[in-house]
Amino acid sequence: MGTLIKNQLCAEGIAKRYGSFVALDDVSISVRAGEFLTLLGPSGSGKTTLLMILAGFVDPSAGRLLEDGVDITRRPPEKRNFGMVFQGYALFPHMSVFDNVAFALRVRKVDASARRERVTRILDVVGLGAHSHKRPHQLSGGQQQRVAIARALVFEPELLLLDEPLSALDKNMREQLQVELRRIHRQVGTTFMFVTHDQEEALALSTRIAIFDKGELVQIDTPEQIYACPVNRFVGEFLGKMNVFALDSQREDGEITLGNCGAAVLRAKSCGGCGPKVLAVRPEHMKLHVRPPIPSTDNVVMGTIVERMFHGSRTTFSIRTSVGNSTGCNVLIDAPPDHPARTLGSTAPVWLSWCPSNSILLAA
Ligand SMILES: Nc1ncnc2c1ncn2[C@@H]1O[C@H](COP(=O)(O)OP(=O)(O)OP(=O)(O)O)[C@@H](O)[C@H]1O
Repeated sequence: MGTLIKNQLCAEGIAKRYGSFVALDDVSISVRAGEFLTLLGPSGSGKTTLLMILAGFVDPSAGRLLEDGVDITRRPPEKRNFGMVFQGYALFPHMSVFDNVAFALRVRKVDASARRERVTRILDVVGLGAHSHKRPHQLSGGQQQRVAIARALVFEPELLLLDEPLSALDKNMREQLQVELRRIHRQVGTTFMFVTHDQEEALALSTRIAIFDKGELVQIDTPEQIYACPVNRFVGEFLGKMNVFALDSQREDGEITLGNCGAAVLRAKSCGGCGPKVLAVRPEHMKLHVRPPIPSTDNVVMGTIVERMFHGSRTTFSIRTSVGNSTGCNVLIDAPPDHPARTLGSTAPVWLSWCPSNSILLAA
């Protein structure tokens, strides 16, 4: 028997219009109990608007919100029992870490001994047990954000809404806090709904990712599934690097002909969508050869090296292929720094090969 998935919160046909501008267009999304769901999309795609509607700070122009089947669309924010963490920490500067976290409980009239016990426990969860007496200005940015997370979790919300909570931190601190967030999520078991425009962060943290573009929900699935099978070129390119070839023609069986220079015949799996397609391959699935590869069932195209960039643990080659469209295509591929192609001149031929099952046909 399959696992029964419990939907904790359902947004049905949510729209938000500001005058004639459509910030959200008919978005339906279900949040599953206990998951780490990330809303990912470019700036202005509607992620924060949806989070604010779920929190109750913004009214939708259309649609409704159901929590465990109960309509909460018009319920005020303070009655929703959702925690919120923003990019700015908004801590009280004159209060200690302990009092900042205890504040939410004092407002809810939790008695002093229960308050002490709950604040101590949640400060331990976020790793700040030894800092409870400090003021916010005595903490690093990452520690202040952990206070904000503790404050949002201490009243045991059913759902934690996090809007770009790591974006003000430097790269190292950000990566540390990503690991912390995953651990905290696992430890407390609360449902997390997280907004970011950082693709790697979304892939690393989430149990599911919802991709937004221009106010529409384009795809929602596990990180692995979206990465391997994006529904269109926008999603594929937004979620990681992708080499894309224009298509000349396509046969029913997934065999396609590329380009007008020697016309390589390639095979691909289709990821659905109608209309014009492109052939897309993730760079890590491509192999770079300095001699024609031994004939196999792999796809093979020829090209020349345009540029090479040394990154220490790898070298990125930019390769112009003779297939794609009339001017050819530029392909980026990473190889070990000692790859034999490192010594080749710019006109020397190279070959790229990849397994057909790793090329996908995407709606352009
Ligand atoms: N109060 C408002 N009045 C008019 N337009 C608004 C208002 N709030 C948001 N918008 C517009 O709605 C669109 C979606 O905004 P939103 O903040 O949800 O995007 P986002 O995906 O969270 O972007 P970012 O990553 O930059 O925060 C934007 O074009 C924004 O300018």
